[in-house]
Amino acid sequence: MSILIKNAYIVTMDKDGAGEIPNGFLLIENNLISKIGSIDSIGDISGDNSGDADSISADTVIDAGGAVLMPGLSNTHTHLGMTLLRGYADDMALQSWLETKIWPAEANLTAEDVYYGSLLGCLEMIRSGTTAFCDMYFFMDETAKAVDAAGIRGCLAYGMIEFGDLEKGNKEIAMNEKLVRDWQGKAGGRITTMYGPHAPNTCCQSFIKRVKEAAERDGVGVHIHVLETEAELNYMKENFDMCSVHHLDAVDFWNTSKVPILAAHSVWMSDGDIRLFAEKGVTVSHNPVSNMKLASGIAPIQKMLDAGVKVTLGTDGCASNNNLNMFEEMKTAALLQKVGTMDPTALPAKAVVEMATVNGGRVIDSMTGVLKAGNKADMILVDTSKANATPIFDVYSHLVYSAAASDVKTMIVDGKILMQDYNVLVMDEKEIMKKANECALSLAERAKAK
Ligand SMILES: O=c1[nH]cnc2c1ncn2[C@@H]1O[C@H](CO)[C@@H](O)[C@H]1O
Ligand SMILES: [Zn+2]
Repeated sequence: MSILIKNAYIVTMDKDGAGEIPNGFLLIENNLISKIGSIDSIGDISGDNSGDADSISADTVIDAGGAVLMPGLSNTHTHLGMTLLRGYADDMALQSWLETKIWPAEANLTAEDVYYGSLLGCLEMIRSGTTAFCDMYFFMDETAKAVDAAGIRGCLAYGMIEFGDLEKGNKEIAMNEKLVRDWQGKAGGRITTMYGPHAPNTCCQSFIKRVKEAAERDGVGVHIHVLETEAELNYMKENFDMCSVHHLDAVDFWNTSKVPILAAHSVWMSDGDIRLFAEKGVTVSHNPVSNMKLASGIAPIQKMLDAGVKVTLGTDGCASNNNLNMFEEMKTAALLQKVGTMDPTALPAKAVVEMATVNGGRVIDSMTGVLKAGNKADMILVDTSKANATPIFDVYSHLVYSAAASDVKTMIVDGKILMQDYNVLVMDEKEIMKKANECALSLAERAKAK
């Protein structure tokens, strides 16, 4: 199976390689990129099967017609099953939002709810250019089945909350172990797994240490919320006389020599915390829209980048965003850093695109996030034949400040076309929206009845 994409403005995100290729072609063989380059340099690439030495032939030829071809976006922090809770509880602070609305609703979740919520999430991601995501939630078998069916890439963790209860902790860890056992490397490698201790104020230190040991034993990463709110920082200081980062450093949690650590939010970071993350090689998932909506604060992202921290981008769940739109997330990330530092040069457009592609890709699959020969074929075409794409002086500026998620017209993941010319090929959209809506309404009814 081979696919040739021609006449594309290729944004490779390859620092050591091609950069941008204005009149480019890209050849996919099976699930890998086998050739990428400039059409001008090779002459005819008609894409027919004539066998002409000058022509590259392929089973399928896509004429990009000048659209931007770029790596798919990686959303490194979300809770896909929560897509059903979009708009369920807004305009609240994190702790009361969780305690009075979200957790009571989640207590009524069924496997079917999470399956349709996850499929709906996959559909929204396909339509908005996200080829890969990191998740932390419950009923993860259902999310895994949805990812398998949708054809995208997912790094799945089971969200463990134990509140210092040893027995609950044992059960939670067993659930995550099962997820790793059952799904690591499945769906042709599109599904990977992590361990997901929820946060330093919902899981105790010794439990998180145990989780880290399990992750190292299994060779998978750890995904955790950290320093999302000032309330968490104050709670940790009052109870442990130090912040979450140092509390976990005391058990060597941030050591990434064996497995990667993905720290979502990381809003209330001191300069010392930032240095520690840089030294240890911790990956941060910055979630600006959720942080603004819950009024959690402004993560010091420019400082983190200056210190050498690996920063990626995520939407968080649909109950606190309220969508999975990574284009919106890119623009918000840039704007928030600027106003937060009162410096318009903070977090420039290209750095944001790097966060959403290269950096995010790396934490999910080291062979994604950059378009180059040998990498996995995960990519999108962004339509530039629109008013909001006229003119384009700088492609990164366009992608961050002007492009819309609805400009994504084609998506390929692992060498398979999931959407072509705005047609989603891998699922029945109307049916999924209908089923997800039914599940959401019924879930809200059950939550109300209790
Ligand atoms: O922004 C957030 N901060 C903390 N917890 C969250 C956030 N968004 C969702 N959850 C919660 O995390 C658990 C997933 O394992 C769920 O309970 C979900 O509601
Ligand atoms: Zn979250």
